Amino acid sequence: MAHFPFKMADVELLKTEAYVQGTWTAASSGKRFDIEDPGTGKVFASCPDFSASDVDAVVESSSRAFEEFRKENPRSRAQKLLEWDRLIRESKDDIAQVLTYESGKPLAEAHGEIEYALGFTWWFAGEAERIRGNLSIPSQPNRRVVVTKQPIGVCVALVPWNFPIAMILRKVGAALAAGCTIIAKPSPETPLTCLILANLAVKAGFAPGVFNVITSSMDNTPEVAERLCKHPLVKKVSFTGSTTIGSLIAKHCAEGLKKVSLELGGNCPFIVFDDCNQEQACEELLKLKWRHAGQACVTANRVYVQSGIYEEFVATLAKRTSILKLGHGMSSDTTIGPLTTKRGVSKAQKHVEDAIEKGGKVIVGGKSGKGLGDGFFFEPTIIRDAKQSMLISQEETFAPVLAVYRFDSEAEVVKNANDTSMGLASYFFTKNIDRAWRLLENLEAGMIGMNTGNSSAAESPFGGMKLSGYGKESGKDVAVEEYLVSKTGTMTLEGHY
Ligand SMILES: O=CCCC(=O)O
Repeated sequence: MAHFPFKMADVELLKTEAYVQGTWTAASSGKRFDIEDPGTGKVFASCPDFSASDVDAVVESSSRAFEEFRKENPRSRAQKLLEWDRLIRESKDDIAQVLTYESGKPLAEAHGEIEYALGFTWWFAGEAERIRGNLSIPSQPNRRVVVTKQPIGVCVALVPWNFPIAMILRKVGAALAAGCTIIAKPSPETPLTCLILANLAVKAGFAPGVFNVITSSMDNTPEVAERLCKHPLVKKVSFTGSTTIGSLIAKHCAEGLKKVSLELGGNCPFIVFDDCNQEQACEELLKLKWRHAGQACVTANRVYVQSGIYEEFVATLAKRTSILKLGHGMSSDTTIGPLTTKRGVSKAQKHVEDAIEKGGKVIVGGKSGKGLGDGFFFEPTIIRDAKQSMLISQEETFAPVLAVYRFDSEAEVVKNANDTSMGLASYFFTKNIDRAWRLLENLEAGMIGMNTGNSSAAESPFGGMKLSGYGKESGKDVAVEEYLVSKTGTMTLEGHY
């Protein structure tokens, strides 16, 4: 048995093989890849390195399982989802530790992610029994038209490393509620929690092949993803990650006309008007921005503050940020953890240097976390006097770097907020109700936070517009719909009608 740097109450929970057709499985090559602790940079586990040649057998397993699972009644699917929910909750202390080691996020945040993620199992258990078709009388009066909904078939979830539990449960929960089988391919950085979820899914009663998990290294991931997307038996792919990779996934899927949903990059604006509740705006911004060290697609990348309160707001922000404690996620006094990847540190550095060159002033942080060992640390950083011409305005930073811009009018800030190819989330804080309605309509984003920095919830549709992708996850009807096909039946009636 592997020796991990943490103690688990249930030592059988964490497996380090892929999970296929009810069996813990190695790659056919026998090769494995390493998993690093971002808080130390040290390898603490490894997983099988699947390649494209391993994919067909996995898809075939999911396809066989689908032939049975599609016939299972919705109440039974709901009961299994609820049991899965219960088992995950029961093991949450163990799961949170593994999540902290693979992602770097502080233990309290790991618990927060599990709580958020369990919203999805709970929600989709309810949705399973509420899938509805409809019946109508068409223009020809001797006919009746019925629309019935059926599970689409074998699905694939390509999942990122920033919220490896929540993103799995958001996709897999919806697929299982719909009656689909699903193959999850977690990110090479964070496969372990996904394997724990598979272990618990079996205990919850899902049959072999209903939920398969394959793991692969950074090198093999592109070919594995391509093979999954192009496999004729795969009918739907759900991807969360960067816009660059998302557009590649869409291309792979286009060939076979696969249904796809894409949750891509953010570069989200956060707008603070003079008339807002400043305490509320500041509090919400701090929670949103420093969540997982700025590595959320919905995080605030660009903060626009109106001139009248700019100095005061920036000073409060700086004061409250400078007390954050950067450290390993398992240390009890850590309030902000490392980045999950080394390349994240380089990108943060590049954005800070570019901002300084273009006239921005670093008022908190600005450097990688020296003195903290070999972990992937970057100080929580605030740059004031930011400008639209900076790199940070054009690209998602995905790091604990916050750029603050000054603005005067509503028209000016709407123009600048929308001046991005992305359209995932936008946030604004104001007490003016007319302005709130205008902003809701004029901001180009799939999710608008109005006097809140958090609109992510199992019961609300999640998804963007523009280059932030398409398709909705979570929320009533829309999320499960992504995993269904509609069939229209038309019947001619004879006799009196
Ligand atoms: O980073 C993407 C997901 C974040 C969320 O679900 O709030």
